[in-house]
Amino acid sequence: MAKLEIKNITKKFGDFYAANNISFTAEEGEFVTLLGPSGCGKTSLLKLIAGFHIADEGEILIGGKNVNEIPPEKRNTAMCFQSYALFPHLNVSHNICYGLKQRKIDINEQKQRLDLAIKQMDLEIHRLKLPNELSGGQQQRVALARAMVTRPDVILFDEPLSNLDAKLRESVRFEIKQLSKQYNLTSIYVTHDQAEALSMSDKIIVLNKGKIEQIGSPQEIYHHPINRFVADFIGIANITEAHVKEMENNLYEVNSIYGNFTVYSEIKPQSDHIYICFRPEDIEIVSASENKENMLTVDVTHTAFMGNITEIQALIRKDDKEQKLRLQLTKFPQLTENYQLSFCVPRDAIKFLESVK
Ligand SMILES: Nc1ncnc2c1ncn2[C@@H]1O[C@H](COP(=O)(O)OP(=O)(O)OP(=O)(O)O)[C@@H](O)[C@H]1O
Repeated sequence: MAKLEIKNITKKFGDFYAANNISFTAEEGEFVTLLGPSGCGKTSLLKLIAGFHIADEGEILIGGKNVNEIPPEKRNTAMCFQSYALFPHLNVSHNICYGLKQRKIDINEQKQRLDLAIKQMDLEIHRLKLPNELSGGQQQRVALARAMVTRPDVILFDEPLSNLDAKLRESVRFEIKQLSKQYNLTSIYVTHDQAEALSMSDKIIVLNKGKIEQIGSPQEIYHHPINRFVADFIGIANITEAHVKEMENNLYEVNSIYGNFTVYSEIKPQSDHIYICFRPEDIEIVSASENKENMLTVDVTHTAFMGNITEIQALIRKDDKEQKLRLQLTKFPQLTENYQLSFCVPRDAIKFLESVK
């Protein structure tokens, strides 16, 4: 039985759907991320799970039990916010213990859980400080400790890292993941940051305008996006229309403005006129004089050295049309005098997206 089950949840504000027939599950100990652009309904879903919003339709089950009618304080969920929401007049220890006192947990048990959380979150020297005497990162760790000590059935994270600087964000990201695995916490994590989603999640739910676009592991979402929205929102994708003809053994002949490709795909195209994409890093550089399968020659318009990679913007021209491409190389490219670059796209790097309507 899944720890958390969301069944056909719909929530409207006036005529606006913040959640439109949403269904997904989170297994015990699973780290599930709700990913999507601003306003797509991520926080609304968290609030529905926590009980701060009531769904218009659908069911929420925690541990197999329908919690639709159960008020927030009686649901065993804990929420960890972006703004920390620490009590300004309570020191670190009292902030962390707050939920335990409310739940009337035995005092010795409270002390044990507090000491463990203080140690894990590296807050020993800050135990007696007030929140305004802490940095943003330290406050975040207190907020995390406070949520985790209650050992909730489901822990809900609302963009908890968005106020931290890039370096700290990375280290707290690993801490959250490690702690949630250590305590087998069922976690629902909201972010619009794809790197966070890819690096932390067991499962990603991509949301757009209150609806689910795709559910899958980080690898599935990145390597097999099902449509243009997902391909474009997670990572960078070169997307174009194409006509597809099946040949044999999962091989397809694909004709697009990028060129004619031979594609290997175990996933069948939805029709013979679809969108296709490939990732900027999936190319193999070849010399212009070679004649290879799936080879393209493009005009380079911009290069940007990023340290570990070089990003390239290019144009491809065919039949009086031109289209932009984004490429990534681990070495700075050797360009020809007229700024051209030739490369191949491997057969299995080209992905089929939705039909062209
Ligand atoms: N209480 C409310 N009353 C009316 N509209 C609301 C309410 N709460 C949220 N909305 C609307 O529902 C939509 C989804 O909001 P939500 O906060 O869930 O988005 P989000 O994906 O978390 O966005 P962000 O990443 O910007 O926080 C938004 O358009 C928002 O304006």
